[in-house]
Amino acid sequence: MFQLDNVSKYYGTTLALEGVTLEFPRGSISALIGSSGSGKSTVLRLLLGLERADSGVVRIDGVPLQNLDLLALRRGIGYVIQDGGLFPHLSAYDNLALLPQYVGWPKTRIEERIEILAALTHFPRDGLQRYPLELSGGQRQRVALMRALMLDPLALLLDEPLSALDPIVRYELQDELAAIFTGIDKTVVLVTHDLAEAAFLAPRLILLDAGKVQQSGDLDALRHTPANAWVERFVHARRDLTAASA
Ligand SMILES: Nc1ncnc2c1ncn2[C@@H]1O[C@H](COP(=O)(O)OP(=O)(O)OP(=O)(O)O)[C@@H](O)[C@H]1O
Repeated sequence: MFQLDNVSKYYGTTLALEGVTLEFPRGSISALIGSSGSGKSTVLRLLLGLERADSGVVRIDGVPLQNLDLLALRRGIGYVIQDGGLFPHLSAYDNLALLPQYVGWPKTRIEERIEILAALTHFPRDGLQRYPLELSGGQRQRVALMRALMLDPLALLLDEPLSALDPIVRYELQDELAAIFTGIDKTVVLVTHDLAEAAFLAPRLILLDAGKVQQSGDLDALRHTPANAWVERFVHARRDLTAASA
């Protein structure tokens, strides 16, 4: 569904992506992982047409992005960012209803869709009238996920959706995301720093460093046949509790 063909992207003089070629087939679930500043968010922003490639081509279903109606494209892609990106002056319900109202859905259809998504994300009904600041971080991310799914998009792009949450809520939401991903048949691209989270949620892992794809494959491939010394370091750069208490 999404294709980056030899894509490079600069911000001013900063090279964010260098000659990146990637494919995300329809219905696939992939995780982009890598160090801070490695270009992960830039990949998502290019797929949404929020940034333009300086060279190379981004294609959606084979069509170069510059030939597409970007507003229509974005309506077909759900996008969740780290802090949820909810409008603070609107209740959870109104955040969810905004886009469907804009595209002309009647009230009953909006209410039915919110009902389905609240059940899917285990969001409490009495939270719908609250403002984002009156919700917990986990509840806010549930609303952000619901909002991304409102128009039943073909794809879901998630940029560090769980990184601001405490470990217990994060663990719970990882389980819920896994259940949601298997039930919705959408192309999913998840950005995370966390290798365990990536491997739990996505069968295909893509490791980026310094704007380049270092390796892609499943966890076994990264662990047992790392493409280079950086991949090996990334995979092993975690401390277990035994070492911490020694
Ligand atoms: N709007 C911008 N203006 C200038 N430089 C930018 C901009 N956005 C990103 N960059 C730079 O481009 C590079 C890639 O950034 P990007 O946000 O894609 O990385 P990332 O892997 O998602 O990082 P993180 O994990 O920290 O979110 C970094 O060096 C970053 O500082």
